[in-house]
Amino acid sequence: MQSTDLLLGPPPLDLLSTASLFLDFDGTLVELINRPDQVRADADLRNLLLRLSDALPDRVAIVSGRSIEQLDLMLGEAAHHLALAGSHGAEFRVEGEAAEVAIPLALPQITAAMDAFAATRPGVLVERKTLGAGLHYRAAPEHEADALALARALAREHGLYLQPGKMMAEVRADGDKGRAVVRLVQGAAMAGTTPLVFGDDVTDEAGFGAAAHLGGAGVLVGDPRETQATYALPDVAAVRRWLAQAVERLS
Ligand SMILES: O=P(O)(O)OC[C@H]1O[C@H](O[C@H]2O[C@H](CO)[C@@H](O)[C@H](O)[C@H]2O)[C@H](O)[C@@H](O)[C@@H]1O
Repeated sequence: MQSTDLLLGPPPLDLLSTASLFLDFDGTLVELINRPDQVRADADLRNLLLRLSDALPDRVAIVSGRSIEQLDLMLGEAAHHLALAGSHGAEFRVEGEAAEVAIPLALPQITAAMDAFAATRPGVLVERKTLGAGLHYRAAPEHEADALALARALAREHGLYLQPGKMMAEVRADGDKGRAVVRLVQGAAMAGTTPLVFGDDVTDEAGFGAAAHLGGAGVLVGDPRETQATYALPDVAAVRRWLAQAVERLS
């Protein structure tokens, strides 16, 4: 791991020419907001992703904690031009082919327990996902400790994963962004490329580590922290600027 006081710089623009690109979604391509259900990719972002997929055919992937169903809703048509690894690397859709997934049997019970918790705590939201459920407290941070305790207890009771996130905690099926990067980069379309992984959250660290192991690099988005990334960009706007400049060089 790099140390937090080692300030990382932006990736060189020419890295994109030999790269396969792995992009996290929330906090990397779109700003974080209080309501996860209201996030949508704006027209600029959709166009940028289409330009990237034209310049790097089958070499651009979204690797997200969101489910593929959510990514389809938020990205619209652009989602069908990209490889997708959803649910923190537990779900895949590549070249239009979706891999089968095993939905946790306890998901209805978990969601019901979270609903009951949120019902008495204004501002707390429950997010329904294909392979898990999330408790969000961005609008009611005073409930953080109780939300984390409930998510931890539910994960333990049902043999699932506790996934802490930014102002949320999720109970979910097994999945790992590092394994997702390895799996995608082994596909024919990405053969011979080096992975370049952009992300802001703790689950992106596995992707950064996998990228470095494969001769590529991670790009941490946001404030400095302990990280396996090699490069950093300060925010969503800087990521979009970097991608636009890098793809411009390819054309
Ligand atoms: O891997 P990602 O694509 O970054 O997804 C991680 C989680 O992102 C979402 O939560 C975050 O964004 C929300 C909307 O801006 C925000 O309200 C929340 O506080 C953030 O943690 C998403 O809702 C989760 O399902 C993803 O796992």
